[in-house]
Amino acid sequence: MTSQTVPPGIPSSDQIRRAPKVLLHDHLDGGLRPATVVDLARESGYTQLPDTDPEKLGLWFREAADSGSLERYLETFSHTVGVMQTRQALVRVARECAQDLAADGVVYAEVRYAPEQHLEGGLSLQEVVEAVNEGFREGERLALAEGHRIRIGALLTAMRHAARSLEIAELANAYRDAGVVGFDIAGAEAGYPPTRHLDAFEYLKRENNHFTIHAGEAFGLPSIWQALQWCGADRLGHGVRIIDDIRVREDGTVELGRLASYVRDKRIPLELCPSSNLQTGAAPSYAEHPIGLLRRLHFRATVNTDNRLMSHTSMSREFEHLVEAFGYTLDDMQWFTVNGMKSAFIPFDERLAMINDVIKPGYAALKSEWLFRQTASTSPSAPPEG
Ligand SMILES: O=c1[nH]cnc2c1ncn2[C@@H]1O[C@H](CO)[C@@H](O)[C@H]1O
Ligand SMILES: [Zn+2]
Repeated sequence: MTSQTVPPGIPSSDQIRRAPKVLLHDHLDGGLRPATVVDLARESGYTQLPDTDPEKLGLWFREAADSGSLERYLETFSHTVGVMQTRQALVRVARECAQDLAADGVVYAEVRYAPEQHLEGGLSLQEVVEAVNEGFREGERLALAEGHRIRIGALLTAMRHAARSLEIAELANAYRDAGVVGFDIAGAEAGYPPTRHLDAFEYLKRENNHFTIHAGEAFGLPSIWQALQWCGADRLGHGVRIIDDIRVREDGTVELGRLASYVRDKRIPLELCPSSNLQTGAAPSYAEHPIGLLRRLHFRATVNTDNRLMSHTSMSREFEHLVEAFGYTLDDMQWFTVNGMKSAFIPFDERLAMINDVIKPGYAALKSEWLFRQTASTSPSAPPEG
């Protein structure tokens, strides 16, 4: 009997890491290396850290964020924001962010942070943006020297409980051709509806600029509805609660409510962050995460990290969890990645070139690897009979 090699369905961890990935939802202040938090605290005299051993501190972030509530999860950011108050600290954190993402196979990322949270050391909003941009450019250059190509755009976030959103929107607009590609609002969702910031969103629309809104994470459909129909968001940060408007009947047929239909029909990108959702209680497990159904129903779903430090994750880890939970193949990974690139805030030509010249060739190379696999031994596996 002759044996035939079939292409492997499931990507290996190594292939997942090498696959080109696109990241649209990652917080700069949620992605520091634990050792960097310790260094920066020492340099700046910040004494509030719960531990000064990098390994223990990393674990502390993970466990403290694993609280089942968005509010408790967000409390952990006081320590990262606490050590990001100088120009040097911001440059370093942004540089390492670019290097870490690039080493993980991310080719395009939009990384967000709230400039208003980095003024305690006397920096101006403009100085904060320029420091972060400088760090991203340095990180891109260093990554290239290490053989990894990555491009990073910044998203400026306004905090939803504060009242500076118009000012931050203006800042995003002022730097739009200088490293900033869009705007966002973040922070606790319950009690702070996006409509509190209508003036900022209306301003950005008049400027033909782009924005995403954290909505449908801790709070359900009304928040998503407001973000889209009152505020005009281009994308939804999380948006995972759209599942509340989808009914799967016992016979397996699916019924979409008006809002879910709108989101799918208009191809509204969902910036899904599975690990983060497990920690804040927005989803019970990877296997039960709505991403499985949303992918099957062809929503414009994307995979994201949210906060790599608090969730002890990376793009590769997120995909590993999904591959394990749903049996995703390289084709599924490519689908999520192309969705991400289509939904990016950079110009159309650049998105298209990224898809056609970077992402698709990258996946094609990985998908063909099995063809060139060497067998372990050159001798026949069983002695010829007779
Ligand atoms: O998942 C999230 N939902 C809402 N807000 C968040 C999330 N992750 C981080 N932040 C908030 O965004 C700020 C700027 O980066 C962070 O300081 C944190 O307060
Ligand atoms: Zn987020």
